[in-house]
Formats: sequence, structure tokens, C-alpha cells
Amino acid sequence: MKSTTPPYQFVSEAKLPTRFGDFKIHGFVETLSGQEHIALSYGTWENSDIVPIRIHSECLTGDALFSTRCDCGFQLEKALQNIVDNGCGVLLYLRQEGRGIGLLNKIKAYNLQDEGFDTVEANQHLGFDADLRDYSICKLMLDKLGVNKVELMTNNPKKLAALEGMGVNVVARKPIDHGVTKDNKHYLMTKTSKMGHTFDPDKLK
Ligand SMILES: Nc1nc2c(ncn2[C@@H]2O[C@H](COP(=O)(O)OP(=O)(O)OP(=O)(O)O)[C@@H](O)[C@H]2O)c(=O)[nH]1
Repeated sequence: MKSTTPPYQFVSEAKLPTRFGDFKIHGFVETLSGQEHIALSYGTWENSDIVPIRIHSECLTGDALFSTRCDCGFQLEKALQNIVDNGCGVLLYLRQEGRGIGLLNKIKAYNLQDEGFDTVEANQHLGFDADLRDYSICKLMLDKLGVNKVELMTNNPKKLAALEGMGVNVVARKPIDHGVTKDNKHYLMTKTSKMGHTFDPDKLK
């Protein structure tokens, strides 16, 4: 009999105290590619509760190196703070750097943006679609954590559609239009005009 390998697997979990509060970290892997992803959880909930969650795509430059040319690091901090303030919640941290093109390609895209391309044109000039991300692992992560109903922190309607397409009950969207800097304003305006992001226009003036 042929055995079917699941596309994603849970691997392990542990305590993760942070500057924001005491989280747990849960590790997952894409079976075929070996790509690793993590979830952070805070507090407890019942199956029927609405749990605030953020799906955050890896951004080494913004999340770990304090870059101000995107809003990623600011959003990551805001999401963790929101979760702690709420008393419970989940952050899915997906290792899909550079909207899926990888770190070094993102640096190439930044190089093109330094020359005047916008974030979408730069990807396309390198031969990539504007956004290559796949959210299908989120379902396993949320199932493993016992999350059925969510309030999603995002400005990106594609994340909402992806979750709903997998059968996750998205009860509400919480905007996370946070972290506008002089260095990322043009980037955020491009995401709004070309990638369908919703962003409070007053914050981009
Ligand atoms: N290719 C490319 N990727 C970028 C650029 N700037 C940031 N990124 C990546 O874009 C992704 C942003 O992820 P998120 O903040 O989770 O997603 P988002 O689409 O902005 O949606 P929300 O923040 O949820 O509203 C990360 O993977 C970053 O590394 C860029 O100029 N080019």
C-alpha cells in the first residue's frame, strides 16, 4: 500500500519568553522542501473563541535589522504587543522572505528600487511575480493550536482570502497600518495602488 506523506508537519514546541511577554514557540516543516516555519502563541482559549492572529512573512531586514525601508519590523512589534494586550493570540511567522523571492533576490529588488523601480516593477524586472507567497501551511498551524475563529491583523486582503479559502472562520480584520517612515512611504503607496493593500490614506500623506 502506498503511504502519503503529509505536505507539512508539526515538529516541536517550547516556551519562548520575549520582551513583550511569555510566548510559546511551535515549529513546523514543509515536508518536501524542508522549509521551516514557526508559530508563537500567547495565553489560552477555547475552540469557540475568536483568537487574534497575525500572519507575518519573514523580513530579515525589517524584523531583525531595524530597516525602515519597509513596515515589517514595526508591524511585528505591534502584533506581538496587541496579542499580549488582548491576553491571548497567535503569530504565524512564515519563512517566505521577500514575498517569496528570498533574501538575496530581495536585495537585488532593493537595488533596482534604489534606481527608481517600484517594489512591483523590481520583482517583475527580476522575472518574478509581484507576490509568490503561499499560505497553505497556516491551516495546519491553526488546527494544531486549536484556533478556529480568528480576528486577522493585516492590511492585505490576499491573506484574508487565503485563510477563508482554507476554511478558517475569519470573523474580523484588524488593520495594522503602523510604522510609516519617510523611507517606506513610497513602498506603502505602491502596495496600496498596485497590490490591493488597504492603508489609512491619512497616514500616507
Ligand atoms: N520582493 C520584495 N519583498 C519585500 C520588499 N519589502 C518588503 N518585502 C517583503 O514583503 C513581505 C511583507 O510581509 P507582511 O508584512 O507579512 O505582508 P504584507 O503583504 O505587507 O501584509 P500585511 O503586513 O499583513 O498587511 C516580507 O516577506 C518582506 O521581506 C520589497 O521591496 N520587495
